[in-house]
Amino acid sequence: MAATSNKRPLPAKVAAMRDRKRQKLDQDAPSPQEGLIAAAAKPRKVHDLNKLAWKDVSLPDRLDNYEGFFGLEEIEDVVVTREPGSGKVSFVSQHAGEATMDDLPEADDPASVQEGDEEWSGFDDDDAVTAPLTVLKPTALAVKASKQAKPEKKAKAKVKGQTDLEAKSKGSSKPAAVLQTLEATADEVDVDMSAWLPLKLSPDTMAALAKLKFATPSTIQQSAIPPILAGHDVIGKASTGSGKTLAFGIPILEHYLDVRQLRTTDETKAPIALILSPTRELAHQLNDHLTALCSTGVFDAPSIATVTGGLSVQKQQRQLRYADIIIGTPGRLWEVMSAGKGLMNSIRQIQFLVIDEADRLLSEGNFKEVIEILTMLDKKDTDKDAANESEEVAATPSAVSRQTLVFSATFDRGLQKKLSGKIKNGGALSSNKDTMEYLLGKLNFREETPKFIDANPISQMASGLKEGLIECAGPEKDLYLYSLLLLYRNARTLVFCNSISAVRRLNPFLQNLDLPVVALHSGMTQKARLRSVERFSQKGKEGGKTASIMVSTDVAARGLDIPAVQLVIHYHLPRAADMYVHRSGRTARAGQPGSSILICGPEEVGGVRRLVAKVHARSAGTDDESAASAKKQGYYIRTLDMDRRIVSRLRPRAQLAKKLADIGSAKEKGSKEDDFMRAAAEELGVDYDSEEFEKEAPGRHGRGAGRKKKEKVAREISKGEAGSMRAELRELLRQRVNVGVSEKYITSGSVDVDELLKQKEIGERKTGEFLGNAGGVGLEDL
Ligand SMILES: Nc1ncnc2c1ncn2[C@@H]1O[C@H](COP(=O)(O)OP(=O)(O)OP(=O)(O)O)[C@@H](O)[C@H]1O
Repeated sequence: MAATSNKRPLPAKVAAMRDRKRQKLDQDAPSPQEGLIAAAAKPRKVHDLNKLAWKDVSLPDRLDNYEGFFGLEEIEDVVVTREPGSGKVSFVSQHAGEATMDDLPEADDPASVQEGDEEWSGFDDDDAVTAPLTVLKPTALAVKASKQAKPEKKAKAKVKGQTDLEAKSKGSSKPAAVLQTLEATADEVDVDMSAWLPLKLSPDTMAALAKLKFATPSTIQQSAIPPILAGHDVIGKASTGSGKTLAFGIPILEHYLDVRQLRTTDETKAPIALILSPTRELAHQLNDHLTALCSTGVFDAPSIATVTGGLSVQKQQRQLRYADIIIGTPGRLWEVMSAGKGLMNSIRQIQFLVIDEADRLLSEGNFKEVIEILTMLDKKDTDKDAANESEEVAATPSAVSRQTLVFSATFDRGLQKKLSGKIKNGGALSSNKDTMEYLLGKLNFREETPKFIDANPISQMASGLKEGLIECAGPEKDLYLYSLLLLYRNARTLVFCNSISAVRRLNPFLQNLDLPVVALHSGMTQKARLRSVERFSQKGKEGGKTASIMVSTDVAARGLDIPAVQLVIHYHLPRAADMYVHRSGRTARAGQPGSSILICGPEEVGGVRRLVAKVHARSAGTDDESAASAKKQGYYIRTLDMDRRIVSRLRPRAQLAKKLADIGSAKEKGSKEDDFMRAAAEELGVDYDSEEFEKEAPGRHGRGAGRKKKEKVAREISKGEAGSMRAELRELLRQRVNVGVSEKYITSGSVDVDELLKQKEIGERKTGEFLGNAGGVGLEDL
């Protein structure tokens, strides 16, 4: 590929400035004759700065007006020296003895330079400067280091397989480039990259992967990257945490690296890829993953714009204009695209459309916006403005040149079969499955039959995952949750609930019990959501508060890659088998071990067993025969027996903590309702008395009356009473929980319960005995 510079032509004013700068450097130069004598006497050339073969340097096009920076030029094999004492600066070629008249100053040209005679006030260092120098000035003057002067780079470690790489890497017509890139990488990493060689990736991508220490491609990466690089549409299925993001991220990067030099004008600067994500958190995480791959310093990173709700529309529109890769949630993306004039035409030119977590993205609340985005992508370029564009969505799609990549850990089996026939179903959408089929028809694949890659036909559950369930009375779920969290207090744990209100209730309950917990649900502000994820992933500011427990709705079930989550607890049962897969998939990622425990009421156990068996049977075989045999064998999730004596000793704490949490939320709710009523009364010009209103309000015996009554009682508890409850709870948290057999105790204070339970005094038990056979879910070493 021919390399072209993306440098803008210098405005006349700036070019003149540059010349003046060079003239300044040339002031006090000797006469041409003196110059000729000097050139002949010494084997080094004397240069007229303006006559040197300055080369343009590419600048990232995304800078607004280059932020006052008009361009760079560079020159090689010229060293700047400064004489000690006199401080005189010289520009000296490293090539000796080739002086020609061209190298000499012209008689009438003031812009001339003579070796050793230039004083440059810019230097204030007394030592002679013979080291390479790069000058980056707004006046477009740059002197690049000569290769000879570069300090020798000594590889401390070796990227193994680099010799092979030199020979085999894609497009490595310049083996030296491969070695150079890898040598640079070798300074920092010691990774055998040979497992990646069959994928024939570019040296830059290989070096970036080496820096991330990703020595081996995952199964989905191994099987999906080659067909994507070959230009096929791909539908990829692989278990949770198996590296799907880079399965599409690496081919996008490869494309970017191929075309980046050609992306010089606004037309060629259209984004390369659009990645749709169902949740904000996942969108930001996709950004983090791709940024990690692209910002290893091996090459100029592409610009990635993430467009999600909760952040400024204007800012996101600005980012979109310069983005090489766009990641977004459908709702906000559609909003930003429709408002930004010209954005749609630019986004239509994408080379890759990625639908991540496809079954969720295509079948839940995002439906309308996804359809609008897809229809917009298929429309022919238009100069019409945004308002007109949104009216055009019903038009016939044009043929597409982009590749469509669809990824998820779960796909409906029937759908998988039909996909090979590329169904187009425009009929009534009676279920999620129908909706998904319809949308897959809408995706307008480039090829008649997209490649379907199933990287985990044997199991959609991660291989390192252990599963179990705990049975308890419905109203005791809080107590059992607390007991589990206390037992595994060293484990990073994600607790899933089915509703926002449950998250809102459990969060203060666990906080009251001194557990390090954060909440996550879609009712929180975007800032608070990001802060929770940061605190839970321990990525917050240095020294900032971290939390090892996150209580969340299913907003965290999909795609979130939080490092080292060891335990997933289903406080509420997942509503569907797929959700069980995705929730449980937040642990045991990238080949790590992890555990998933369901807390069930007695009436839920049967349903749970069926649900889990269904997941395992479904994943056990791609063909009907193996699925049937898996069903026959059956999968029986084990029940973990907790030591109920210990659990019951934790009950008083849990009860108090719950009461305090209820009081807090009732008061908060009450004051919100009160504010609302007061405002409404004010608007109507009537007096508002909350007690009178309560008495007269109808429906006090209807639905929710019991809850309302409880809330009222909780609201009426005085500050003093709540204070003494807190004191009592504090005291309980300090106390030992006598297990009867020994004097050991459980506490949520400074004593490490796990350590205690590991000790033999507790009836000669080992870790996990607290939970009966809970040791079997793989948390023994925590
Ligand atoms: N080749 C690799 N070697 C080692 N780690 C990898 C490799 N590829 C990806 N990873 C890491 O594995 C983790 C899981 O990857 P990713 O989030 O892409 O999984 P996923 O398949 O998309 O999961 P989910 O279905 O839950 O969205 C990430 O932390 C990622 O950095």
